[in-house]
Amino acid sequence: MYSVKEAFYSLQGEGGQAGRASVFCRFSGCNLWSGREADRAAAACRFCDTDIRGTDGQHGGRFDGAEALADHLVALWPDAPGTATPQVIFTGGEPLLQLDESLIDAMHERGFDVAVETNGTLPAPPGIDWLCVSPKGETALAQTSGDELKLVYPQSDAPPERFTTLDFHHFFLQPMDTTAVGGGDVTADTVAYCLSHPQWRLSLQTHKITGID
Ligand SMILES: C[S@@+](CC[C@H](N)C(=O)[O-])C[C@H]1O[C@@H](n2cnc3c(N)ncnc32)[C@H](O)[C@@H]1O
Ligand SMILES: Nc1nc2[nH]cc(C(=O)O)c2c(=O)[nH]1
Ligand code: SF4
Ligand SMILES: [Mg+2]
Repeated sequence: MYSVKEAFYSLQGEGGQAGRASVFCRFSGCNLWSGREADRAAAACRFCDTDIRGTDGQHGGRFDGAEALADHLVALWPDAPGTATPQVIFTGGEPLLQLDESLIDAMHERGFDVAVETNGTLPAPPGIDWLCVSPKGETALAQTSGDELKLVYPQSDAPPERFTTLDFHHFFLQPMDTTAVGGGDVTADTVAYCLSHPQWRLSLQTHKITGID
């Protein structure tokens, strides 16, 4: 049984695949925060910008098996001309609490590339086409390789220097959206860090800038 908060069709807003049309599958629940505001200050991850509880979002629900969920997600891809390879982005919540090989296989059988957004605390199953790891505070990484490491910046307990030698193809710094935690705009600080540490590239949350989701 898979629990899905919401599923929707949009453009990948962040990281090295920004701009690519994708079906998003947002799994419910996370191992670093309950999703309750009352628990935020004591959580291992305290700046989450997402509602991760329940299954009541658009196209959310509980799905009995990989085939049923895969069919549900494929139906969100438009019947459109062209040769683009469809992509599903499994996110959450923490997708690696639920994503398994049978769901990855079911999406591949339907012609989709499989991308994942994870906090890196759980090992990833094989077969993922684009793995994005986004470390959180002091949490230990179980997943130390992948396509991109996308660090939300700044985190006093997760400085970029800790991650520079890990086995990733791309290193992104993404300014923290401080709306939920009551802070200012940290974009200029993030730009300054990238300018002085060129290993890191800037990732903006373009879906928020454009207002697409
Ligand atoms: C909501 S998380 C879900 C996936 C997974 N649990 C994770 O943390 O990577 C999706 C992406 O949003 C990023 N994110 C979450 N809160 C953010 C914030 N306040 N500002 C910027 N990025 C944020 C995460 O770091 C992650 O890359
Ligand atoms: N458009 C869009 N792009 C995204 N990339 C990662 C997201 C996420 O919440 O995991 C996200 C999201 O929520 N919306
Ligand atoms: S690990 Fe991801 S889903 Fe969990 S609370 Fe942090 S940002 Fe949100
Ligand atoms: Mg998001």
